[in-house]
Amino acid sequence: MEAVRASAAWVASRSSHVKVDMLEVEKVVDKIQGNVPKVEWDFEGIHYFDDGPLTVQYLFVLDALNFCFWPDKDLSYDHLASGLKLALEKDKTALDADRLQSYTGPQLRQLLNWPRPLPIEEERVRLLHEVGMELERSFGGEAANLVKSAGNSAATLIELITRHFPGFRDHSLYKGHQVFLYKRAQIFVADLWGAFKGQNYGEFHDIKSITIFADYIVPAVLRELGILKYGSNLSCSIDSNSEIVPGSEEEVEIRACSVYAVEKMREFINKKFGKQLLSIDIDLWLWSCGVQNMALSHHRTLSIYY
Ligand SMILES: Nc1nc2c(c(CN[C@H]3C=C[C@H](O)[C@@H]3O)cn2[C@@H]2O[C@H](COP(=O)(O)O)[C@@H](O)[C@H]2O)c(=O)[nH]1
Repeated sequence: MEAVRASAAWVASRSSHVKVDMLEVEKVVDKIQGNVPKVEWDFEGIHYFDDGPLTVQYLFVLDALNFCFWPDKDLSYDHLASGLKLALEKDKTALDADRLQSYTGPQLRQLLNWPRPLPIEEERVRLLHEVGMELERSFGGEAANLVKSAGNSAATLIELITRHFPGFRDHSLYKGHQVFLYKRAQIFVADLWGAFKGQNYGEFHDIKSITIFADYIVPAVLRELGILKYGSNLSCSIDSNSEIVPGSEEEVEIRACSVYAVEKMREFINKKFGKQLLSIDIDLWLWSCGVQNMALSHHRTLSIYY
């Protein structure tokens, strides 16, 4: 994940719409005395888990569709996670590779028990087909085989996912440079690690290489904490719920500066308090704060990546 870390730092050093306020990073770290509150994976109790390969299939499909809920004000990540869980509990074959390749938009809605079209529904369907097809072609239809072939390395798994599944190639161009954020590929690794508690399909010797997952919730929390400072035009756009164009400098800066800020937070915690924290743990803490604060305004970008 060096590419994510390095390209996020590259953007942060040239950023003009978003600034990372290092003093505030230090203040936040001091305030919590280097102790990031521990948030349990699945603190919401909404995910499918059976300790076996079907859980891996579930998490992979979940993270293939884990993006852009905000255009429907009643829809959230929870609906996706619990909808897929219910679907699997009703029918264990619902996420089989051949089934994934044949879902239509209305069938996906039905699977998730959602009464109207999902945001960017055609893309969600296309991505489901892509996942089903490539799992079948290269991994015997099972996401568990994809995970096994990574040999307990998070970095290798992310490389495999982004090589085989174009929908997971979350990258942009910024001032002529390619910037990698790989939000959904990284969150899949984190979900395996969290669900299987670092064992079995969740055992990765290099889990510390993962960064945070640059979505639309964590940046809003970092802004609220004073760690991210937005220029006045960007502030106005976000506070008035205007859409931010995907791939725009503003959008890339928001996401990359969020990754960079949390890496700095980790460094401060290590330097001052001698603790080696994982970005995953900081991410889940920040994200859980964000989803519980309904008043937080977040940036709105139509994207399949987050
Ligand atoms: N950075 C980060 N972003 C995350 C998650 C998760 C869920 N992780 C699960 C794993 C274990 C836990 O128990 C969680 O349930 C979703 N998201 C993103 O949030 C947005 C959805 O927001 P809203 O519209 O309000 O539902 C959307 O971009 C989605 O992709 C996370 O952990 N970190």
